[in-house]
Amino acid sequence: MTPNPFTIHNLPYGIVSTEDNPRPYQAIAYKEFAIDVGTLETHGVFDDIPDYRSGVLNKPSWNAFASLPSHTRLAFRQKLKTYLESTAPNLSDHTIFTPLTQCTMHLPMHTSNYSDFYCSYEHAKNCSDIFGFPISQGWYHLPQVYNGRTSSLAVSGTPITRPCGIFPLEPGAQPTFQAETKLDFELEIGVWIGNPVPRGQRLNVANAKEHIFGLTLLNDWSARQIQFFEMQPLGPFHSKGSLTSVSPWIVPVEALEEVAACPRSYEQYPPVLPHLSWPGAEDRATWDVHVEATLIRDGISYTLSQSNLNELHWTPLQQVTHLGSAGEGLSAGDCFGTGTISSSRGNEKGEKIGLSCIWERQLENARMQSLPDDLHETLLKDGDEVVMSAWCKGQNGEIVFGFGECRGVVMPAPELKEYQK
Ligand SMILES: O=C(O)/C=C/C(=O)CC(=O)CC(=O)O
Ligand SMILES: [Ca+2]
Ligand SMILES: [Mg+2]
Repeated sequence: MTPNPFTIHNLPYGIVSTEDNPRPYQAIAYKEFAIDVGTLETHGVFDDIPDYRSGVLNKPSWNAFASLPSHTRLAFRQKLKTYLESTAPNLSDHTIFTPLTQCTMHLPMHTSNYSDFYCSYEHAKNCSDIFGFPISQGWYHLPQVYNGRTSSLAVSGTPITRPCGIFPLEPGAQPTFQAETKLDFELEIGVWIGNPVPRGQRLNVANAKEHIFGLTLLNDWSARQIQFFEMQPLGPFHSKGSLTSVSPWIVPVEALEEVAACPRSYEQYPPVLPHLSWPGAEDRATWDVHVEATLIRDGISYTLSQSNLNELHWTPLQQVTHLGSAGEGLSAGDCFGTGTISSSRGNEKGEKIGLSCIWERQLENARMQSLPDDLHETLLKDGDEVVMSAWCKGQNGEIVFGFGECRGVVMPAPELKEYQK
């Protein structure tokens, strides 16, 4: 049985509504329940928190709360833990605790800016090999990133309608406007900004953590035919713009302290510039988050990928530092994807289980026997569902908490005849 991801060690932030309470409100997941924290506030549970502002728990998003200083958010979390652990609250009090099965989930924050990184060495190397180019020089000096479409963000469960765009069916053929024939997923983590950075100021990697509110799963649905026809030289646009799915519960950055970890198994080379260099030992420079993607096709589950956030070449803390380093500022609710979390790991048969999109599996020795034979040719078919999950484990491999799920089903492209006339 899958363990419950929402243990006392997690307490993630979400926005829910129910049939009885259709106005979206702020909730925290605990065991099988969503806790209405706005109501808890009226019971005095969060009284006497330094630098707290009342009203931040009465909104349809977590932005105002996320903007509070990190010590205030930590004190809030401690008060909530004390309430749940010491006062043995009545979980059948439905004014506070609603079964998660009765909740409709919404995007947890209002987002002004969405960007997506390209920071897995394995992914960059495989994409470069497919196109026969070396990884660019810049990739080794900075975490490469493009600005995506904020409007693509959608909460887990939102179906993806197969995107349409302009591309040739075969190399050299006449490009036409048509439904994507190579739809892919990308397994990523979403990073959500809390405490803002004003325009003109910049971060150092050593204090970047204070500006992160928390993490979710993120699926950067990718239309590969559209992408590789449109991408040079300005970057991806429609290929990534139709949908970016995120899991509904933001795992607090404070919860991740338990799984602070060393990044990758090698040192970054050439040496990174001072503002991106983690001071001292790297043992708390990233987080140990096991990530996984599953394909459900015709009722059968296939493991697509297993990887870990700590295997990225550039860490989320280096990414957030780079994101604001030109002095453009960061706002509460801004979100970025870490980039596809591909890794070089093998499964017990030596197959590349760490590849976190299907596109990379066209390379020699990159297929897995356990996946459908034609997957690397067809990529995702209509009706396929991609389910992502993430888990944080303790020293003995026991699960401490999880991220929940990020799901999406592929729906057929719309009828295009009228548009193509
Ligand atoms: O340059 C390529 O061949 C591929 C780039 C991407 O797919 C962009 C992207 O989303 C990067 C990532 O997720 O790591
Ligand atoms: Ca991506
Ligand atoms: Mg309320």
